[in-house]
Amino acid sequence: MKQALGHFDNPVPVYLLTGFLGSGKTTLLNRMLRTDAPRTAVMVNEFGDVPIDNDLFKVDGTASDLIETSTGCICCEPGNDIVSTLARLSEAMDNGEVSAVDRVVIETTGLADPAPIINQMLMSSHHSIAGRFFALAAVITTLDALKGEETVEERLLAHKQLAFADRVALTKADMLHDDPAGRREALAALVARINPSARILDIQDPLAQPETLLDHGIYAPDGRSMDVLAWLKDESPLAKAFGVQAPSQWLPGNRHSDVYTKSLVIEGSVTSRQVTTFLDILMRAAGDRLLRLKGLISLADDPGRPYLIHIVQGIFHPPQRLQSWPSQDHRTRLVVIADGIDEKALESFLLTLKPKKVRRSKS
Ligand SMILES: Nc1nc2c(ncn2[C@@H]2O[C@H](COP(=O)(O)OP(=O)(O)OP(=O)(O)O)[C@@H](O)[C@H]2O)c(=O)[nH]1
Repeated sequence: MKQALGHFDNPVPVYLLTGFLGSGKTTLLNRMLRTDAPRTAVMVNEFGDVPIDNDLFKVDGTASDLIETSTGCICCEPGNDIVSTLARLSEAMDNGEVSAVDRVVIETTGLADPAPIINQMLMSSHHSIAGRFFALAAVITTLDALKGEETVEERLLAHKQLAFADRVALTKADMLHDDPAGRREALAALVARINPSARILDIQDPLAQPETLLDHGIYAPDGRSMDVLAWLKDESPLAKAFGVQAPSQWLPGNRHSDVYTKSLVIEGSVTSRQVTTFLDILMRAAGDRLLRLKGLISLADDPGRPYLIHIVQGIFHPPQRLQSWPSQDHRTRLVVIADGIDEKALESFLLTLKPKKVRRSKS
């Protein structure tokens, strides 16, 4: 039987979930995918060339589907295949490979500029599948209470992610120890200055339920700041055809070319002492130039229970010992996004994490 698709009059709402590196997008998305949530197609951009992100989604056991999109350069080509992925989703629903979904959530990478994605969705013609059956409903931006303020002030990219938002999901406010009330006020003032129409919801607040974040409307750029309108205009095909250059995503001192990704994959297990020393040296040497590190590590004491680590702009978040591997891939995997760290030095350092040799007793 054919699945009911969204329709021109009643399109499937598409939510864009954006926010800077490590600001809590995946954590929030997992909360949105509770078992009783509406059926959701989730589109994620894989982070670096080593798959970790997909393993961190708890799509299994919910009524949702995970659809991977690939984007090319993490910094430059964030929106390229969103529209064609929506077309593929629509086809898969149409021929019954995927059951009909109630909504689509697109999680961008933390380094994605939302402007081209939003522009593509808004510009999709009613003759295209994306334009006929799907509509951009809202942009939700995660704002990290620990690092958000300085990131938005220093990086145009983070500024844009905030400026385009309908809703700002304030994350990690539970980790504020120094003058939490003052920091919250400063964050509210930042949002009010850059995007006065956005609604801020603290994800710790019981009222910040997925339904409140994802209430259905249609995204409208009208009434937004002049900057937002200009950024969308810069993305128009005409502007591109005439070679209008989008402004650099990085404010002075943060040149785009200094940001890169490195990955490490290891067969075999390492000891927790090795990992502690490795991370200690890395964090001391790199500080907040270590924009992001995430890893699933096979520890020698119990290789069946991987160790999940997150570092965000130099802050080590409480690691987790998982009960089991999230997928069939049991290799240790690390992905690092660095800003201005010597690339060769980082590459050589990553290779110092080697599997522990298993001693064989002589027979
Ligand atoms: N205490 C606390 N930790 C949080 C919160 N939100 C996210 N985290 C932690 O922050 C780290 C990064 O969270 P992710 O959800 O992976 O962030 P992300 O934005 O998806 O990361 P990228 O995809 O790398 O950009 C993890 O260690 C999370 O557990 C929060 O509200 N409170």
